Order: sequence, then structure tokens, then C-alpha cells
Amino acid sequence: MTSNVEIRNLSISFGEGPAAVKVLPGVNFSVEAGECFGLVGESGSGKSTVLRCISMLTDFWQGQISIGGRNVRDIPRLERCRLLQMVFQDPYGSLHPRQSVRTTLSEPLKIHGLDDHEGRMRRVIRDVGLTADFIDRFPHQMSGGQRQRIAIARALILEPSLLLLDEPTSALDVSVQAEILNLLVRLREERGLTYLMVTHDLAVVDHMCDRFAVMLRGEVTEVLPRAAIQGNHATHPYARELIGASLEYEGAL
Ligand SMILES: Nc1ncnc2c1ncn2[C@@H]1O[C@H](COP(=O)(O)OP(=O)(O)OP(=O)(O)O)[C@@H](O)[C@H]1O
Repeated sequence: MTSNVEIRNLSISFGEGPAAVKVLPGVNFSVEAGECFGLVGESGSGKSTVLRCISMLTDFWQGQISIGGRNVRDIPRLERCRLLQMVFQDPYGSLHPRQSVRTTLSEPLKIHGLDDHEGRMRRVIRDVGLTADFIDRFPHQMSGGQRQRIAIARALILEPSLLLLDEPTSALDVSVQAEILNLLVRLREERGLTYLMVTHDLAVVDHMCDRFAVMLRGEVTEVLPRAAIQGNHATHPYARELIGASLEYEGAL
């Protein structure tokens, strides 16, 4: 199944009655199959919420989300898990502290009735740049970067075609960030994956993404190709300001 994502009039409110807050008033954008698409914008603008809606971790939204031309609400949960997976910002929080890597990776294989657990685990561990002995480690026995590699391995074990990446490197030491980004670039090339990635860092977009959307207060102000960063070719004032600030910062380094 192809993994292009279409989002039309996506809206969501948190809270009830007069206290309800509309966080996404109506988001529209599309991600092509095989593309790396970035979501950037100010803190609290709703980027992570968009990913949670697509993955149905949050399901009380209105509008349409389709993946490969199918309404995401019509895709049964087990099938959805094999189509898309999320990688979270914080591998310390996203991996269960008392579960070994073997348990983390083999549980989805059991649930989905897949064979050759050992072979699949070894292949995915190798693909994320670790050695087979990591299969019997626990989170506290790994570095932050190694933990994030395991979180990526967990996302890949069911061989999905779409990864939703929620700031996958921002909790990591600066020296490790580039390693994980390069790993993600390589995995996308090798597996033909589609990425939808939330990031605060336009340098990350410039390194990885084909296009990106700039969000402000729950709305997409502009969708731009990566090439729009250098020379700041955005037209919306907020997008221009964001890119301008990032270029200034890089220039100052
Ligand atoms: N479960 C929730 N209940 C109430 N408000 C929520 C909930 N989840 C998110 N919000 C609010 O929705 C808004 C958007 O949050 P979201 O995490 O999507 O922003 P973001 O753009 O990803 O921010 P950041 O870049 O800081 O991670 C915020 O104001 C947040 O407080």
C-alpha cells in the first residue's frame, strides 16, 4: 500500500464546554509517498497534535485524514500498526524501563503473528547500526543514542511504510543528533520510507526534508520546498521570520 498522506480540514479542541480550546482550527497539507516532509513552527502550534491525530493516538478530531487513499478511521488498528509507526522525542520515556529489547521487539511480532522472530530482530538491530548483543539489554544499559536506535528499531520491526517522527533527535546530545539523522536518511533510502517529521530545527529540515510546512497557532501558513530555506523564499511573514532567524543564527555560528 502506498503511504501518501492527505490531511483536509483537520481540527481538534481540547476541553469541554466554555473551557474548550480549539488547538487545530483546520489544517490542510499532503505528503507524497516516499517524501520526507517537515512540520516546523512555534512551540504549542500543534505539530505533535497533528502526528497524534494521524496515528489515532488522539482520535476525537474532525476532518479527513487519508493514507494511501484510505480514510485512516477505516483502517483496522492492527493494519494501521503495519502501515505507520511513530518515533518519539524522548527514548528515555518511550521505552519501558523494565522491558528488554527482546521483549520490546518481539511483542509486536507475536501480536501480528509473524514468524522468524530471532531473524527479524537481528536484521532490524543491525539495520539501526547496533550489534546482536543489544537484543538482551535493558534501557538503562544503553546510551541515549543507542536507546533512540532501539526506538527506531521498534518502529521498523513491523516494516511500516510511513514513519511519524516527533522531534526524534531533540532530546539527544548534540554529538549524537547527526548520527541519528544520518541513520534516518539511510533507512529512508534503503526502505523507500515516507517520513513526516516534526522539528524545531530548520537545519534538520535543510538536511533531510523535501518540503516542509510552517505552522502558526494551529494553522499551516505555508508549504515550502527545502530550497526555499537558503535565501529565504517564504512569502508568509511568520515563515519569513522563522527562516530569517534560523539563517541569522547559523550565520552567527
Ligand atoms: N491532551 C491535551 N489536553 C489539552 N491541551 C492539549 C493536549 N495536547 C496538546 N494540548 C495543547 O495543544 C497545543 C498544541 O500542542 P502540541 O504539543 O501539538 O504543540 P507543538 O507544536 O508540538 O509544540 P512543541 O513544539 O512545544 O512540542 C498546546 O497549546 C498544548 O497545550
